[in-house]
Amino acid sequence: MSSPHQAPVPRNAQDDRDDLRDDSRDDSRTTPGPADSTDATQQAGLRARATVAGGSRLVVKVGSSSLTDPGGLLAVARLERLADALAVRRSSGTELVLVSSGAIAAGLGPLGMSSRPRDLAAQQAAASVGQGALVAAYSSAFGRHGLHVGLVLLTVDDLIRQQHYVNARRAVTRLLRLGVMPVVNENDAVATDEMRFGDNDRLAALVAHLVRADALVLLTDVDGLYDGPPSNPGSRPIATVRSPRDLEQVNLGGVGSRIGTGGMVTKVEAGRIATGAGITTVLAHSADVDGALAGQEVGTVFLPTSPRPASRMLWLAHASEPVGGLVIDDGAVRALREKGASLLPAGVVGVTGSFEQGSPVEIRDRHGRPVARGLVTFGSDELPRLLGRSTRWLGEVFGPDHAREVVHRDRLALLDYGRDATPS
Ligand SMILES: Nc1ncnc2c1ncn2[C@@H]1O[C@H](COP(=O)(O)OP(=O)(O)O)[C@@H](O)[C@H]1O
Ligand SMILES: N[C@@H](CCC(=O)OP(=O)(O)O)C(=O)O
Repeated sequence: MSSPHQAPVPRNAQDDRDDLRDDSRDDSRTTPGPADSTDATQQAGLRARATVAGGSRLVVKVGSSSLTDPGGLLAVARLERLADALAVRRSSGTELVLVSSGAIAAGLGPLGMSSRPRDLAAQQAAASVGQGALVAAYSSAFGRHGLHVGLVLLTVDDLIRQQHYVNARRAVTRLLRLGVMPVVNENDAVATDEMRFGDNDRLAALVAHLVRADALVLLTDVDGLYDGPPSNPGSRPIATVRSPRDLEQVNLGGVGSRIGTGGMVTKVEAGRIATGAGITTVLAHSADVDGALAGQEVGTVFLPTSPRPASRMLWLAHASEPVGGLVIDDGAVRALREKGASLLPAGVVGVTGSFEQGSPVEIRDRHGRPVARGLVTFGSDELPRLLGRSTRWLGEVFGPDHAREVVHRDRLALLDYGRDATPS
């Protein structure tokens, strides 16, 4: 176990555990980062880590960079070490869900691709080939411990449509009850540029919410969050993140590994989503999986920031990239915020961007302040002629199909609007 407030030096995914204790490391990195300065913070961090150690249901996410080598083949030894650690924890009675990236990366080698392709169809093909290799490797690695693997490939739709959401939760929880190790990934072979998570960090946070996990563990190729790019010798490790405010001075601009997606930005976002849903999150190097699961002071712990919200629309508030926007009047702001109403065409005064029916949009007031996000019922081509109209009028003129809300309340997540933003 590392000593309090002392996070190990960054290393890449090729390193083995002994490198962690390399005496030649830069001492400046052992200086605690900005959010670590008090005993109270450390104690809070330890308490949060205890929920990982004692949790009865955990979600563990591992990134592509930890599972594949630069040649685009699976790093089987590393994958087996991960499976060993999870199987040991599973044998103590903890239910584990593994969210594993690596499908696209693992497909590169077999398809003779030298780097991650940019075009969607090539990514889909790589994922299709790589996902098979990935699940075969997991089946064999967990099979050594007598565990079966159940593959669950999710699309964005599975986490936003109510029936799909309930279905996904039922599938994963039944696997857990049957003693199977669920391995979750995005269904990259059919994901589109518009509707995909892309990185698996936010997906993992939403899966943690889906299965009501006690904690989320994000495993990657760097040993925690730093206050600047880890390649910069002056960057200091951050052992504990108490709230998003602790991250205001943190430079997340560094790109991720060549093979992964999203870098630290999406991991921090995942931490924000999960902790906002009451779920402790630990970010650690994949080689530190044992320590992270045991609640040791490895990597960075993100403390829960609020009690768990029930909304399945959590993803909309945090994880979607709105493709367009709606401007609404003050009456509509009040209806959404105070009455939990759906957004009707009568309250919409403007449309921005170009989007299709079912797309995520940002809903703003007349002053440009974000009010909510939602999945829109009409495309941007159709909306302008509907604005300001009553649903009854729309039904009479355009037919019953148009007598609908622009965003149904079941497909809407309110944002933090702020006290000073109440419309007059
Ligand atoms: N402030 C920071 N602290 C830690 N890592 C950072 C930071 N900024 C950028 N990074 C980079 O994020 C990378 C991890 O992201 P990524 O490559 O997407 O991993 P994965 O494949 O595990 O999801 C690290 O290799 C690191 O270089
Ligand atoms: N679903 C994708 C994840 C893409 C990805 O690179 O994610 P990550 O390594 O977690 O940043 C895959 O399996 O390739």
